Amino acid sequence: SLDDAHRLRTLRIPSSAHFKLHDLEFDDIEMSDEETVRACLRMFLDLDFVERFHIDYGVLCRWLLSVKKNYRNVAYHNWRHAFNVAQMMFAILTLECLALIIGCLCHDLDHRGTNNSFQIKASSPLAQLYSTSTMEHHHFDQCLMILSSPGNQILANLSSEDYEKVVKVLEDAILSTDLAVYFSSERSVSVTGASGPVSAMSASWSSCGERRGLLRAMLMTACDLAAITKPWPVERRVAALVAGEFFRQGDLERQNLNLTPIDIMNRDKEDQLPAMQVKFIDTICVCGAITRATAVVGPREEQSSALDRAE
Ligand SMILES: CCCCn1ccc(=O)c2c(N)nc(-c3ccccc3)cc21
Ligand SMILES: [Zn+2]
Repeated sequence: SLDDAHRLRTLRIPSSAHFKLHDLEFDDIEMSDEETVRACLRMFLDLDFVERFHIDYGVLCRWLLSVKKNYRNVAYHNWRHAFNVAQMMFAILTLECLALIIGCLCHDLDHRGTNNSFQIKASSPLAQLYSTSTMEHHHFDQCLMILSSPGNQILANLSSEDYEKVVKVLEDAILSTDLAVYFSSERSVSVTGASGPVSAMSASWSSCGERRGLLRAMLMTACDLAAITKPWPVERRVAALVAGEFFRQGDLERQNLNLTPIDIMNRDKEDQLPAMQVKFIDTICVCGAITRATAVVGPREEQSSALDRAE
């Protein structure tokens, strides 16, 4: 009712710590209905939704009360269930967003301007350490090194459980920026357990974590390649920077390894850069996105050749 919304609007909203909203073992049993609504307001405020989306606070109060009112008093599918789902999403998103932003900032740490296949061809020290996703494993190592360096421990006050979750998401996120991983069929959502086909229900449950991992990987790749989607002046500038780095690697392959570089790294083929751009967009950005979005893995040979071009 109007007075409920008005009353709610004037109430002080305790912190998310007060409501334990970041707790994955959250229990609402001790909370009154009004407190659950105030906890929802806290989630909206902490996620900065009110400011960012210019949500009228009074309207938000009334909307929350209307949503609560439109749940029936049934045993399970009631307001409390909806509130618990929202709290779990809040707890997961805030922790995973922290990990994904840290992951983006750290995902190419100490890059040498040469890709994984160069490390292998040059038998670099990093290739001795990591035979697959060589650079991405190094970026993850560097990320952990900085996070654990004195004076840099931004995660020092996380619970050990939350710290472990963030590190696991960080590892997934950074390793998934290897385009070879992006196209590998191993990342597709598999519904066949180790012991053969599993029931649809447990399959969907078992792939839930896989689906979240796949979504994180897709988000990382989309952000990593995002320059290709930007206005022409930006995309053109980035293409030139990428090509410059590719051509330098090609020079190193010729001079140090006595190898003929692939076309995208061969500065003798610089005139083909526009065509290479089109091919990169069509094969990696469009085809890859469609393939991943449907979680259907196209024929490996098509992807690996596309991947070679991208590498
Ligand atoms: C290291 C991987 C970089 C991937 N990448 C990310 C964002 C981009 O915008 C672009 C781009 N515009 N062009 C290329 C490209 C350049 C020469 C030949 C083939 C592709 C790559 C690229
Ligand atoms: Zn990158």
